[in-house]
Amino acid sequence: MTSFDHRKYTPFKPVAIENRTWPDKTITKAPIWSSVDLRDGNQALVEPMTVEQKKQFFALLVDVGFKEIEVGFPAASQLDFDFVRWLIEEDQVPDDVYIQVLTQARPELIARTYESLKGAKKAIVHVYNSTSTTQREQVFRMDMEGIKQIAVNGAKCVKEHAEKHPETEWVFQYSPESFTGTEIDYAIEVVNAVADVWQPTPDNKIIINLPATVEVSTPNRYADQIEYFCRHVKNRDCMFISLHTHNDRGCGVAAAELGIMAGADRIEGTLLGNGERTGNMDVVTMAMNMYSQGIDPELALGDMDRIISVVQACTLLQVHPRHPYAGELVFTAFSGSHQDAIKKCLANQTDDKPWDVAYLPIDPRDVGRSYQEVIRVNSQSGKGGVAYTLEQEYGLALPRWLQVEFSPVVQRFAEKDGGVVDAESMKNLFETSFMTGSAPYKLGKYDLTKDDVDTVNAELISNSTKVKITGNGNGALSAFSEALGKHFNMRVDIIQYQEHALTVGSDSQAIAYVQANIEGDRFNGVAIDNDIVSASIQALLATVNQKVAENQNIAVA
Ligand SMILES: CC(=O)SCCNC(=O)CCNC(=O)[C@H](O)C(C)(C)COP(=O)(O)OP(=O)(O)OC[C@H]1O[C@@H](n2cnc3c(N)ncnc32)[C@H](O)[C@@H]1OP(=O)(O)O
Ligand SMILES: CC(C)C(=O)C(=O)O
Repeated sequence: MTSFDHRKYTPFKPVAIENRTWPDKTITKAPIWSSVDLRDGNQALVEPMTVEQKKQFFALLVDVGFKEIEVGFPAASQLDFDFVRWLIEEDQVPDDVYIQVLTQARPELIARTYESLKGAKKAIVHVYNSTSTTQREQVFRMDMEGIKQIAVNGAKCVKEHAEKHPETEWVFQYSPESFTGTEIDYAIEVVNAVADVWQPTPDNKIIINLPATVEVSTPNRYADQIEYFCRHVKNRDCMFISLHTHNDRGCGVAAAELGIMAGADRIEGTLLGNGERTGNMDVVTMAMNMYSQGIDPELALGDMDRIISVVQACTLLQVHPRHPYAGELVFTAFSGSHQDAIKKCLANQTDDKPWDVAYLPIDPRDVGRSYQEVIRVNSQSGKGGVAYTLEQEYGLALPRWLQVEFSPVVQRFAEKDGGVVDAESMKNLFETSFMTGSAPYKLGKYDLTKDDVDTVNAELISNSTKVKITGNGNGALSAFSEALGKHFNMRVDIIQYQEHALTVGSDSQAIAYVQANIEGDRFNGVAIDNDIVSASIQALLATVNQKVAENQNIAVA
């Protein structure tokens, strides 16, 4: 029997707030970022990171530009303790970076935490205890006063230890853990009591971190909690208000964004969102969201492939192919109308213009991706994608009329093959379909006489047999078309013609595209040659070869 029954759940009780201001705000600058990859991210892993992995991850976080990095829970494990010692003893922490460590509000754990931090230049000591109704009643079995005392005693203990080590620049951080499940006025009361112990000033602020330890509401309700908190907490100007959201409802980033609009200064999260359960707030997504709005996120996320590679190597978790900004497929269009729009917009986009490309919120090159991977062709694709690929990879700028002819050929192939048609397969298809100028007949020697009319005399070679053909016309192509028509006794009318120099592969070759109506049927021929006239007449011969092969029921090549 299924127990799927919504009646067992209680809706979230929103904070009563009037005249909220956050809905009219916009984010205009980067918050203070704190990475919790090495702590919250790490504690959620099947296999927690080794010291080596932590070292590699820390180097990445520094390079990305985090100035506050929670490096572990040193009182909880020897590995975390040793890692903190290594950072300090081996002088691995840049002068402008604060290492941050987490501890429960328990004296013995706080003492051990300070032991790990001996000799640190700058450190944030982050102490927490849960204040939520559920945890008070069921985990701690304490009343509100008892829980507040845990926080106050923890704060005192943190302060006393710090005073014994004035050589370190200390910053204190307190989290009323499970803030979103805590009565808001009580959360404020606890934070006020902690702040009374720490006595912050506007020049010596503390960090108050308001975690959505579990995401329990829509992000607007979280923003209401943050705005209410900022309005009612004492000495707001003496604190950095920090947010630490999780993604249980899939809105971790949205909650953090609205929370910033509601007055917060600082954001804790992880690169690509690893963390407890459904993960921590994803810093890459939030920072790139800002970037795409023209705001400097103050994090260097341009080498996305390095970020992905380090995160995957250290967490042993794969990045989803559709992960915002980072996934393998997020800049790739398969569907025909998307490809068509992207191709047209990219053709208009120049470096001096604001980015304005349909379906691509940012320029893939900004995160180290190339345009080559933007368009990938499968059975959902149209002519735009096919044309884009051939042009990017081989310099073939197919005229529109040929794109229309070639696209169904690729589509039939994709349907049969069932997957992505790579550039090489596409080129092979293109060659077998249109570059048919060598069989059954191949162009031998030819000469062209220019007079009132142009005259062509040419040899056609088939199975080492040579035939001579001759024709007149207004230009080489029309003379050759008459010659072919007379020889094969068929009417050959040129409908379309285009040529261009090849820019990929060779700087001296030209390509000609011809469409001809032969006895009422349309054929397309393409040829490449060093000489444009030769390319043109071979392209025309390619169309005739297709007709001849059709008549003889043989394959062209
Ligand atoms: C939301 C978060 O992510 S918070 C961070 C969570 N991360 C971790 O817990 C990872 C590292 N933690 C650990 O390895 C262990 O919890 C340790 C080593 C720190 C402590 O282990 P233990 O001493 O066995 O205690 P444990 O964590 O199970 O906590 C249980 C006791 O601590 C109390 N406690 C829990 N959290 C806190 C806290 N923040 N402040 C004060 N006391 C606390 C509990 O009420 C409980 O008390 P009881 O023994 O009287 O019932
Ligand atoms: C310790 C706190 C900040 C935490 O990790 C959480 O609430 O998720």
